[in-house]
Amino acid sequence: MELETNHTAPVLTDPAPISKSRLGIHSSLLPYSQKGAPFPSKYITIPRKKPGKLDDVRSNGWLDAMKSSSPPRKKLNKDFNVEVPSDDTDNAYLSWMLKHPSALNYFECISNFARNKKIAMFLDYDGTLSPIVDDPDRALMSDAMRGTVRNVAKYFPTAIISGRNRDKVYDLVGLTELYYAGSHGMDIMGPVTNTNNVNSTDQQGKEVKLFQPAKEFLPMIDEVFRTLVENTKGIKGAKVENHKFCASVHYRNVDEKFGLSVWLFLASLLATELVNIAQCVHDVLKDYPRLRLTHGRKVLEVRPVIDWNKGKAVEFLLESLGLNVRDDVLSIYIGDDKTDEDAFKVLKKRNRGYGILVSPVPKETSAFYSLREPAEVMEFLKALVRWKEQVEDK
Ligand SMILES: O=P(O)(O)OC[C@H]1O[C@H](O[C@H]2O[C@H](CO)[C@@H](O)[C@H](O)[C@H]2O)[C@H](O)[C@@H](O)[C@@H]1O
Repeated sequence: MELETNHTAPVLTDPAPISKSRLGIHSSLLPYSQKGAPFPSKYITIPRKKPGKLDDVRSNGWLDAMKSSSPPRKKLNKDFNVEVPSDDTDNAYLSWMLKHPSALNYFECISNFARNKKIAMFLDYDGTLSPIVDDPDRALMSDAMRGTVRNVAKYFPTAIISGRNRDKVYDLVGLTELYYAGSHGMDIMGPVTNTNNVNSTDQQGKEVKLFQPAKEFLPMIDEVFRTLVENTKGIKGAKVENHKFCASVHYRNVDEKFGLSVWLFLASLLATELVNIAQCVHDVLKDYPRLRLTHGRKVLEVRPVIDWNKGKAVEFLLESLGLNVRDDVLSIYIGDDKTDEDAFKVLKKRNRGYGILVSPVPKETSAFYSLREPAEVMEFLKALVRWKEQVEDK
């Protein structure tokens, strides 16, 4: 399955992972009790963190990470009013594709490998099934994409694993035949098996297994959400979302140029609104040592420190589906964001599947393959369905 390439490609790295030490957050937290947790403890480990003082946002790398957190817009060719990538960008992308080939170009390879195997499909939502847009509430999936995902689910167990609130992503996707994991995998509605018991029903009244490893953080996230809404009120373009087990602070529409905060005014500094938003999240996090920050595409995400992520959600779902112990399973995870890397790493480590990164620019990734944009994701999924139909016909 390994495809060896010796080329080194110019890579636009993602925002550097914000390590606890860079944030000034110490690596251990006050331990807290997992007493009465309704799930097997083997899934969860809780990192410890000592209480400590946070550094200023400008010196700890938050701003650099924020500025480079989403692929740059393509250059606009004014003569024709169309977006075109420059030659340099193209060359860099082509070299990067030697390391992370297009899943469309290598479709035959993938389908050959999948022959006589059971495929498990994992899909991220934003930037994978829907295009990235300025307003998160308008990130709609096209009907064509919905139809394609429905067809995929006819043949392969399929799960959506999103950073969003699970109910929200279910509303956006609207397909009952899938499994859904929201809040970066911290809210999973999965299948009932003989090893786990029904503890919930889905929107259609079907019996399901609900797994919420960060349940005890609910009131804390709610409180933080309300504080963030209040504190970012004065920042034009800022938007805060409550995803139940995490909260997101969007800055895609925040002016990166000039703005004066009182705090910075006092320090006699001219600041950008980005500084204000970073400072605001930073100040709130200071009071919650059991929460941590992660970066997404033009979004800061506040979430519990528990050792749980999209990768763990993949493992959990594979186990729930009874697919984790079988040698004839090929898992495919398609995603576009930093948070999807945890899932790519899991598949790479298990060596039983492919991560596919959706990106129009080179990025450091643990994914094996790449696709440029949601339109290519749809083509890939359609090809998979066509292939499966042909195989079944034979
Ligand atoms: O795990 P995902 O399903 O990819 O969710 C990650 C975040 O997606 C959304 O934000 C992103 O998409 C928005 C709409 O295109 C865009 O405006 C924003 O800049 C992106 O970060 C969602 O709103 C976030 O809360 C999710 O965490």
